[in-house]
Amino acid sequence: GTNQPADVIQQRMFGTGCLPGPFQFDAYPTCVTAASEEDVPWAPWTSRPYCADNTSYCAFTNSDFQGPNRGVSIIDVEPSSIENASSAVASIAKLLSSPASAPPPASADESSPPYEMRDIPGKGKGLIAIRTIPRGQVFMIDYAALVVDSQLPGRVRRAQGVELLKEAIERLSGAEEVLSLARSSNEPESVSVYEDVMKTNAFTVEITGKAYMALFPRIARMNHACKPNVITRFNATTLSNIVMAFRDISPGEELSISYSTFGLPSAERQEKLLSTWGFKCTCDLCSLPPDELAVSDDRRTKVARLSREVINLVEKGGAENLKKALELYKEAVDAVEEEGLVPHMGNHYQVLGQLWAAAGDVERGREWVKRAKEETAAFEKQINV
Ligand SMILES: C[S@@+](CC[C@H](N)C(=O)[O-])C[C@H]1O[C@@H](n2cnc3c(N)ncnc32)[C@H](O)[C@@H]1O
Repeated sequence: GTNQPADVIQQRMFGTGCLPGPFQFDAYPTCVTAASEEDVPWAPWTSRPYCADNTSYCAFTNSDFQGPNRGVSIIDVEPSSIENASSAVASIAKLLSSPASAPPPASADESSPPYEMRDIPGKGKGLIAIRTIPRGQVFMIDYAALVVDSQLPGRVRRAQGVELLKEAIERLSGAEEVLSLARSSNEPESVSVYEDVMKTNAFTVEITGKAYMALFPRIARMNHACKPNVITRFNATTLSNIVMAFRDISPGEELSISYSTFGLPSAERQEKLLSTWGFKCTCDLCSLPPDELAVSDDRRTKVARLSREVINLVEKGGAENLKKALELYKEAVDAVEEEGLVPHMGNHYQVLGQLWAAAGDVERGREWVKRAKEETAAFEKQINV
């Protein structure tokens, strides 16, 4: 913007997140009242990057990304040059410098979302559908507010990591919403609110071939289910996740995503969720009576075993092995369908088609590939890209 009163710009750029920076004698104050882009020597960041002493890590913030009460911060090693294409910092800087060049990932009518946030017994808050959401419909698009190098915890002292997180979060115009995601109860005092926000809400994403922990404030309100009714799809170029219904969702149902490896039997997934996320899962599937849970576990174990066998057989090759692989794969696909493990069967039908073609029955292969295309198209017809 040009010629706006400094206080208006100050408010827009820094919201409530402008805190005194670290004690330093050199040039730039942490809070600036720049009148234009040219006056910001660290553009596209809206404040001077905060760098932790004796580490190569800095927090880079653009407090305007995606409008007021949002913004994005990246904690990463400083790129040697902004041209360094393999750096997420450079890639995000590019996105911020020319946002118009990145097309919107999809559209979702967000004026009246089909869900609202409510208290969920035993799980804190969660999102509940207030209208029917048809399978495949994109009903939310969420942008990363925090992106943190997954290696950070192992590479800096804890106090420095917390300081980087604190600066990264406090400088966002949406700092308040991000901080509200911290667990309110029974956390040992030794865990800071900044660490807790990351630990209980961030997901792993890949940007320019490197692993990051990313926080999506709206998605973060969805609880985990081992048989979720919602899936997300990340776009590293726009830092966005499109969120869509895995199956038809009725009003009153809680929206759920999977935080963990898909398809694991109950004991394994419970252990994994406890060790990585720190909670005991009380989703619908985990709360089934033991005999029903055993049926689900058997199916999941069977799918895993059959998949391994199919891969082995296909690797060995030969007409006999391929035929056997086809039989086992069909069995696996039936179990996948019964267990409701995928949003649509397109990918599985595609594999079946390829297996038939490889086994010499090209006609049958074509039929499966055609069915695969129909399944995929039917699921994705709701996405308006
Ligand atoms: C990403 S947050 C989800 C939103 C959170 N309930 C809130 O109030 O903001 C993850 C936290 O929600 C709770 N949670 C999520 N899924 C759960 C589940 N299936 N069973 C029990 N607790 C769950 C856990 O406390 C977990 O640390």
